[in-house]
Amino acid sequence: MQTRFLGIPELAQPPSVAVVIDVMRAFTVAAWAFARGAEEIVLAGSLDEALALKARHPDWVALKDGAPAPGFDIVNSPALLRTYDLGGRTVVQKTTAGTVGALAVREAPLVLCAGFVVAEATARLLRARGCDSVTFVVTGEDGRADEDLACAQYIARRAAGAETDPTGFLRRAAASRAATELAQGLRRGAHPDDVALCLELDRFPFAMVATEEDSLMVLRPYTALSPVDETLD
Ligand SMILES: O=C(O)[C@H](CS(=O)(=O)O)OP(=O)(O)O
Ligand SMILES: [Mg+2]
Repeated sequence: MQTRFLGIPELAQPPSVAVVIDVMRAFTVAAWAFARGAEEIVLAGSLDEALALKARHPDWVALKDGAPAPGFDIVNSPALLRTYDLGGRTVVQKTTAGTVGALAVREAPLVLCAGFVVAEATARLLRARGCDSVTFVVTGEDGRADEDLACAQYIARRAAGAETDPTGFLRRAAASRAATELAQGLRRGAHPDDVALCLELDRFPFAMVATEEDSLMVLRPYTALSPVDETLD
């Protein structure tokens, strides 16, 4: 399997397979949203777009990173989401890095969004699809965020079928700038448990697949038995 690890500014042509990584915190939050019952997550291109979608669909749940803001229901914190009932709801999510990275590869035929919490399910899907070329989008810090790069490198090894000790990869993520700033309380819309939740390897059994639907980028959980199977074949 050929792998590339690119920051968002380095993306040129749409890759055939893109795995967009945001460990802290967008795609850890997305996975928790599905675990709390969300049906789908619409990835918004801007705060204004998120608010416009929410205005058109008042039953949707609007989520942004950073501080809470008028019009938004929740923030980008896995720990704060843990107790939120999202049963059957559509979430519209806008963050600084993760959602931007997914939208940057929206033309790719296969787009997965991932963090450590869905690492093995993501690798399993890449193996099942027999992907020979995969582009990992390292969303944080223009490709230099070590929590995202470590997660991408770990998933790449597992996707290639290599037995891999996750310890060193998780240690790098725990020492990253994002983890440090979250732990020091320097980031808004955060909870003290966020870092630990972002480092829970394989917490969830599903991968997350983003597809374009009616000009929106929509993220859904994927397991081997998901209905989305048919659209991926
Ligand atoms: O929410 C996050 O962790 C970050 C931005 S910040 O922490 O609010 O500055 O956004 P993400 O797109 O999830 O990396
Ligand atoms: Mg991030």
